[in-house]
Amino acid sequence: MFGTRLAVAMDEHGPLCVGIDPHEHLLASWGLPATAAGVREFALRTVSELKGSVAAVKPQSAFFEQYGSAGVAALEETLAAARDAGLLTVLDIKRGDIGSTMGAYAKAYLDPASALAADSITVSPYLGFGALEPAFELAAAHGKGIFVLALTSNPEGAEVQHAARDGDSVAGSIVSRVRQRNAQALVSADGLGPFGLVVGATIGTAAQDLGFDPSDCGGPILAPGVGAQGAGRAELRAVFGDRALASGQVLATASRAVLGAGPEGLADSAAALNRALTAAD
Ligand SMILES: O=C(O)c1cc(=O)[nH]c(=O)n1[C@@H]1O[C@H](COP(=O)(O)O)[C@@H](O)[C@H]1O
Repeated sequence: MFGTRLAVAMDEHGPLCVGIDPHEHLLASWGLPATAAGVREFALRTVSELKGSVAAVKPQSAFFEQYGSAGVAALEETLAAARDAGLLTVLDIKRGDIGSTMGAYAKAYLDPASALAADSITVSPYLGFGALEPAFELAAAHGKGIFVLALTSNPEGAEVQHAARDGDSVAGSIVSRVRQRNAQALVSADGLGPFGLVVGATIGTAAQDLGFDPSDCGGPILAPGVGAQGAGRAELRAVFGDRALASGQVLATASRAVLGAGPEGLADSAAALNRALTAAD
């Protein structure tokens, strides 16, 4: 099951996930063209440099999709290379659609028969949490994981995610629904469930202010915003508290801050960030 595999990988390698976001300026600094071939080289090199040093990588689909079918083929190769390298994958696609269409997205990204299948994906619950059901079902059937956007790292997210009805915020209700989904997956009480949240490392006390604790979801928490968006260990502590950080529930993810070190510096940069995120205070 995904939660268990992720817990083992984080225990071995630390809490850092490296995002594979081949921005044009990064391609240029790596001496690569802004083409599908450049993105392919960038992503495959990232995977080979990070093999054995991080728990997971998070390819961001849009950076591949923008180059059309050749870019999508590069994403397929990247996912296969990560699998061969023993790196867990979080495919960042942020999909969410009406249930019948969601079933097709789920097949694309969670069915092992698909070349785009990853170990886990990011999904958006803003067409209604229940619309995501086909993705939960397929993930459960194949031992995959799902990260549901709850409190995103960008400031604009608050207008939707902080909205409240009958005293419960949108984000808070997502935490409850993910907890229920983990309970249905028959997760043992002390294990990490396969279904998690995305909660930005940049959100400060937003969760407390809204009256919930993201760590109650019973699964992993993907925390973007580390590095380029300004968050480090202090910000992670402010959002999640020492208990959640120590429990290995938080998978902190950084893209530009690590990728900017260039291909030769990538592994050292990831190791330094992993150390910084776990350093005693
Ligand atoms: O789901 C995500 O990964 C995500 C959610 C969120 O709330 N904020 C966020 O930045 N992300 C993604 O995390 C990555 C952050 O990249 P850096 O800011 O370069 O570390 C990008 O791929 C974003 O799309």
